[in-house]
Amino acid sequence: MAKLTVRDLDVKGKEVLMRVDFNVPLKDGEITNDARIVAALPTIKFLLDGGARLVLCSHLGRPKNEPDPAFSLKPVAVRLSELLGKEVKFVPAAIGPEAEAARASMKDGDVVLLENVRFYPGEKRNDPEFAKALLGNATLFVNDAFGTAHRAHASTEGVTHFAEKSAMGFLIERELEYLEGKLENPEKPFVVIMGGAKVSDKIEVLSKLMEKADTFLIGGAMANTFLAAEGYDLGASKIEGDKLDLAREILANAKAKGVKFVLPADVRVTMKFEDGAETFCTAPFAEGGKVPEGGMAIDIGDKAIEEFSAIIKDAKTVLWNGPMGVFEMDCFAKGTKEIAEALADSSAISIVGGGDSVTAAKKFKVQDKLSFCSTGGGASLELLEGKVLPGVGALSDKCCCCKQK
Ligand SMILES: Nc1ncnc2c1ncn2[C@@H]1O[C@H](COP(=O)(O)OP(=O)(O)OP(=O)(O)O)[C@@H](O)[C@H]1O
Ligand SMILES: O=C(O)[C@H](O)COP(=O)(O)O
Ligand SMILES: [Mg+2]
Repeated sequence: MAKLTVRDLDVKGKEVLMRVDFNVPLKDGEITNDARIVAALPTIKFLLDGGARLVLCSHLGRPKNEPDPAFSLKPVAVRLSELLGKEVKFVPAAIGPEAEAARASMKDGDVVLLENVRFYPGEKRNDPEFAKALLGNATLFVNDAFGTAHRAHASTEGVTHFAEKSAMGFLIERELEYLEGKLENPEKPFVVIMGGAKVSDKIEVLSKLMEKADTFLIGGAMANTFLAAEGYDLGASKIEGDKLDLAREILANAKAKGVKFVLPADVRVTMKFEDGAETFCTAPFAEGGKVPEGGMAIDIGDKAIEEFSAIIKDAKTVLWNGPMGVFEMDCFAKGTKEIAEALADSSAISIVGGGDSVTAAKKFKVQDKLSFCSTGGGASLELLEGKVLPGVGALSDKCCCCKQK
């Protein structure tokens, strides 16, 4: 059933809790890509213009369920304030007396940003008490955090059980419209490129995606786990040791289904994880290549870049989530840059999803040549799987009796 959207709410004079995904990349306290903040602006402006008293909440990174200044949303409040051209009061707590006082003093058209919801153990546990406290006196809830809509957490799912009405914002609406439309029956060959660092989060999704995709190109830390599962020597690379059996299962599954599952033929190695470090490519693994002792696979190798690019050239649809290497440092960025460029040059429908992947697309100036940049990485993959995202499924159904207008 269709879900309520912000257009269906009468927000004038009401306190509205809005979940956004302000999980933006930070370097030395500076935001390196504000795309996720910019993407939330239409809904924020719409609610403020409608006279709401707007309380924004988000997570940032993966703190250990307790306050950690490295994951504070304070710099985000500053940036949001600049983008909106109006004061955004930052509240250094998400619940409790300080948050309550700040919320009680709001006037219509005011906006505050609460501190990182993941500073509280109740968030990821989806604890009803935490959800209730977070909702506070707000009766309306708006979710526009597409990037986190695949998580059933207190601020995405839990709060909907206590709000009178829960609606989606324009960002979620736009993402669903595009992604559901393009990914339900993707034009073939359909290539999924996966990389990045969240291996255990995303490895399970791979088997399910085999029903839809013809080819998988695997890079980043994700590839290390598969290469290790194949028995190759990966030195000191980032590997998820407890996922090796699962990786083998996925490889066998792909073979049985006739799905092309392409691991990097070679990898780029560094002996030191630092900016400006020297790197070299291994020989192809099939020819006895290996990562030397103490070395780290930090990017896909030159032969892998060549093979991946050729496959991208012939694709009709490509979904890319997860950088091919640690692209944040120029010395480890070649694979991600060249794959981004191959995608930009291809005539395929190209969808890039994920906070860091979109940051990479922007860094390598290919963003405008892609068909769609999604703010969600894991979320877009789960959508492709055909799942109802918990943050969307929990919103109020649209029906004549629950419409306010
Ligand atoms: N070989 C590697 N070793 C270690 N880290 C890697 C490697 N390759 C990529 N990474 C890191 O992966 C991170 C991004 O992974 P991530 O899975 O978060 O992608 P994403 O596009 O942000 O998706 P999501 O939105 O789901 O988080 C980057 O910060 C990058 O440095
Ligand atoms: O960057 C993301 O994919 C979202 O913000 C969700 O973050 P998470 O994977 O830490 O839940
Ligand atoms: Mg990320």
